[in-house]
Amino acid sequence: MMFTDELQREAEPIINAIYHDAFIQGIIKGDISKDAIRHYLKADHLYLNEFAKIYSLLIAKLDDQADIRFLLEQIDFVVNGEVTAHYTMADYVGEDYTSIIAGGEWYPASDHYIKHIYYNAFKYDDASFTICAMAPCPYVYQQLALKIKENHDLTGNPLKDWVDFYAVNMDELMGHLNRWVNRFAETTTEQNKAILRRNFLESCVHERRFFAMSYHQETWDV
Ligand SMILES: Cc1ncc(CN)c(N)n1
Repeated sequence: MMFTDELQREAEPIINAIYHDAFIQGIIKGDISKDAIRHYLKADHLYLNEFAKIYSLLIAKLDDQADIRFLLEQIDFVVNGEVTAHYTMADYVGEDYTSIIAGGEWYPASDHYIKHIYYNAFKYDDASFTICAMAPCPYVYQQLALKIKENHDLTGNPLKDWVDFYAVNMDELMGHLNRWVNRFAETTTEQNKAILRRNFLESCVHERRFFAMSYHQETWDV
């Protein structure tokens, strides 16, 4: 079993919990509150901006041209591609996307998640530590989308396109991230593998908290 297969198996209970939480159940029913979606979009727009910037930090750690090209493509996807999924949600809210995201902040759970990834980018020379903290971003959404589609016919659901986006767009990215992490895991120490594992699983928990934060529209009490 490859190292990333182990990580993904260990993440299963967390992903199942996210699936049953109120945010995803609201997506499935197509009746999630518009306030929850607004809050999610405000937070996620900023989260994705930071995600793209962190990819750019990793480029400086790389020598392999294929890896550099891959990160450049990912920056483009995060900045220009994923907004399509956001537009589906803005249509659901019935308001202009730019107006919805105005005034967003790094709300508590998203703040914690973003800083978790930055910490790894600045602490470790090898990009794999950060990649392990970033991989749940595509992985958790892909798994949720596939599970939703397996269990539900979303015909007529106003958020169907959001689910479809993550069901079809993540395969190549996950393949690349898995190969990257497995290559590093094969030659590194058990101690480093424990950090990689922890980074991956913590980010899965961050994903859960991000949805809960959006559902409850959490902000800073300051
Ligand atoms: C917080 C978060 N995690 C994951 C994704 C999916 N790339 C996202 N848009 N936002």
